[in-house]
Amino acid sequence: MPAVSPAKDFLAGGFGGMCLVAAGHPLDTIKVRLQTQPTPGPGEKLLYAGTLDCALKTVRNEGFLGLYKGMAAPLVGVTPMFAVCFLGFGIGKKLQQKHPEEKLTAVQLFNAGMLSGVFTTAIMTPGERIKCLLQVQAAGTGPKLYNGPMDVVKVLYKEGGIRSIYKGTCATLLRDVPASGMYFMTYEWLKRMLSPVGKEGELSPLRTIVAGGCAGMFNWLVAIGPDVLKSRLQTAPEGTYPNGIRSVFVEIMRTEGPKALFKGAAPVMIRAFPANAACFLGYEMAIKFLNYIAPNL
Ligand SMILES: CC(=O)O[C@H](CC(=O)[O-])C[N+](C)(C)C
Repeated sequence: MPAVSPAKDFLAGGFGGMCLVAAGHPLDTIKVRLQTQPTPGPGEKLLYAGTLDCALKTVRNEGFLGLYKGMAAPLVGVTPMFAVCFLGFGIGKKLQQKHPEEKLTAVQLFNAGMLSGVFTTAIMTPGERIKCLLQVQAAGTGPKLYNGPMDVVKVLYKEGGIRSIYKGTCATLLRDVPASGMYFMTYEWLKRMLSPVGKEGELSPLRTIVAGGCAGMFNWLVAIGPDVLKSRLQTAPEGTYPNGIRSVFVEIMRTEGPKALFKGAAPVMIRAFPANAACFLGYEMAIKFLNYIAPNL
């Protein structure tokens, strides 16, 4: 196992995050719109019949760039978030190693990933709140309340201070702590499995794409249920859910049943592979570049 460098993990992780946003945002827009579309009244039809219908309606009504609405916030938020995410994973690995070259078990990699999930929540929660509110607003199912990411921050701050900006923190932890464990454990495990014999950790770009894409899909297998709860909570008007995520869960079970916890699963899974393949490919390329220009960093 190559020695961990926190500075390189931070920088390369940020670059990986930028690659992930560029590759995955259109499907993220579709996911949030499907997850938060209004429940139809008796005799009414759903606004979006599914992933393809949502994509076609968005392109027809808003143009191709409609799929990229709300991308400024994730780009500004995701870059530092992934920097912290890879840094947290690196620190989590370092904390469990007795010497820098020690190979970690799958459980230890999972633990390091969970620590990374805790680290990222401070950036992830407001980033997701802003992004989801803008994505839902762009769907045109309600009044126009915000003029962009900064305006969302201003309005939320006026409405309820930092507490409102950080609405959904528990839901984000519930989603990202186990999901990040799964994410990094899958990637590192596949990296070992796919490496040529005697050259552990040295992956070709194609194998990095496979390992990164699968890590993204396993991440979302764990994250999809809590993600629905989080999106509902973060986009609901103030006071809708007095007990936070618990109230959302009870309401969903009562009105829609457990199937609703998988809403938006198709676009999530379709996005997960390319977005995370791009992320890990960007990360590995950036690490190689940093090792070349600053071997002692
Ligand atoms: C929920 C989420 O952001 O997942 C990340 C991967 C993705 O598809 O965006 C991974 N991680 C939680 C580790 C940041």
